[in-house]
Amino acid sequence: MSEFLEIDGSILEGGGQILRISISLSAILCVPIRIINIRAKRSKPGLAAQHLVGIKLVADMCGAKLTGADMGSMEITFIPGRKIRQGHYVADTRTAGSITLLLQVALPCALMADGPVTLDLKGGTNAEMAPQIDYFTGVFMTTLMKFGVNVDVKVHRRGYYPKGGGHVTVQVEPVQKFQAVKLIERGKLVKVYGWSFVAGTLPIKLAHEMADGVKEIISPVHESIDIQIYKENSKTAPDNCSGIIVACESERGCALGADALGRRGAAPDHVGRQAGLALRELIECGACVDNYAQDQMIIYMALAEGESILKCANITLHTETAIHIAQMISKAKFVMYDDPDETWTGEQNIMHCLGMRHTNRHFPSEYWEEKQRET
Ligand SMILES: Nc1ncnc2c1ncn2[C@@H]1O[C@H](COP(=O)(O)OP(=O)(O)OP(=O)(O)O)[C@@H](O)[C@H]1O
Repeated sequence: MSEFLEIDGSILEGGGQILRISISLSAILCVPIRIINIRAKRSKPGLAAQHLVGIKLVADMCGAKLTGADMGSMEITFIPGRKIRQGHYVADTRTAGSITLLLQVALPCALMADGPVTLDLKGGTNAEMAPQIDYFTGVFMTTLMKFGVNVDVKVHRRGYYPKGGGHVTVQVEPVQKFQAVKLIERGKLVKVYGWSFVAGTLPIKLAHEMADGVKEIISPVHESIDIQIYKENSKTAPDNCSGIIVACESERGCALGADALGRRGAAPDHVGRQAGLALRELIECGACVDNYAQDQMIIYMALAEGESILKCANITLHTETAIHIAQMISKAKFVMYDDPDETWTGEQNIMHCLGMRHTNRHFPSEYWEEKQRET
């Protein structure tokens, strides 16, 4: 029998997310893995800069033996070390490769370390097809904190496509366990908010137009919308970029977001409307998490203490993929079903997970008690 659990990177979504969730779970649960057909469904398959840097970062954190990790490689093996070590780690994609996707692979590991971890991450802060850093801090973290974690994020410099060069520091206190999370009833919205920005030489009027686009779509479902409109500081964001992140929070503490980046040839009000429409759909269907948080919550649900339930809009292929991998590597069990609410006419939208109750055996209890006394 092989000493590795074999993961097929071409299944379902067939992209970089398979790699990230597999590596994180392998490091946390000490399961040696071989990943084949990496990103086979992408136009340029194999490891790109962001994936390579992310897996090397986790290998460093847990002292793993990593083979095959080169640019373009379609197969790697990863033999994790015994524990995830506290410390200061630096990772640089040297491209606009997304910092939040580096975090996607490294954060669950840092939370299961034997002491505090600092991650100094360099790359893109606001990239296409990845969470913008502002979504991460202003929306995603609200849901993440419900798993009993706290993370401090500082953005020193913005990095945009194609140059990158952004820099973010993330301070992570480890936890012993992840709490289970149930978000089934969203309740009334208490605020709709967002950020509309330009950077570099782009005129502020673009940010106003993006915000107007959002307001046009959202105001029929929620009257007051608080969007900050600004130009980034040229010292910390010298390159050109524009974008919008729009979010809502409910009386029951659910936070959901949607976003869009400006593109050459796309009218800014259209960019705003695009983000507004995505958020409006979420608001109207009563989801408790947005379409991007769904798949990113799977690893935390799988490891958590007991039963987590999230009400989503329709379950995405990224989410199905993350569930498939989580069930292969961990002992968690997921079930998806339709909302019992009869007014729901969509597809399956409730995710139920019996988490495996993973305990961080290396949790630094003494350090933690000392810290509690200090505060
Ligand atoms: N606009 C967005 N806002 C927030 N999160 C996003 C957004 N777009 C994508 N994501 C998240 O980013 C991740 C992208 O995973 P995916 O496998 O597609 O990317 P990847 O690593 O760049 O690989 P590939 O290039 O193979 O697609 C998913 O977790 C997805 O939910």
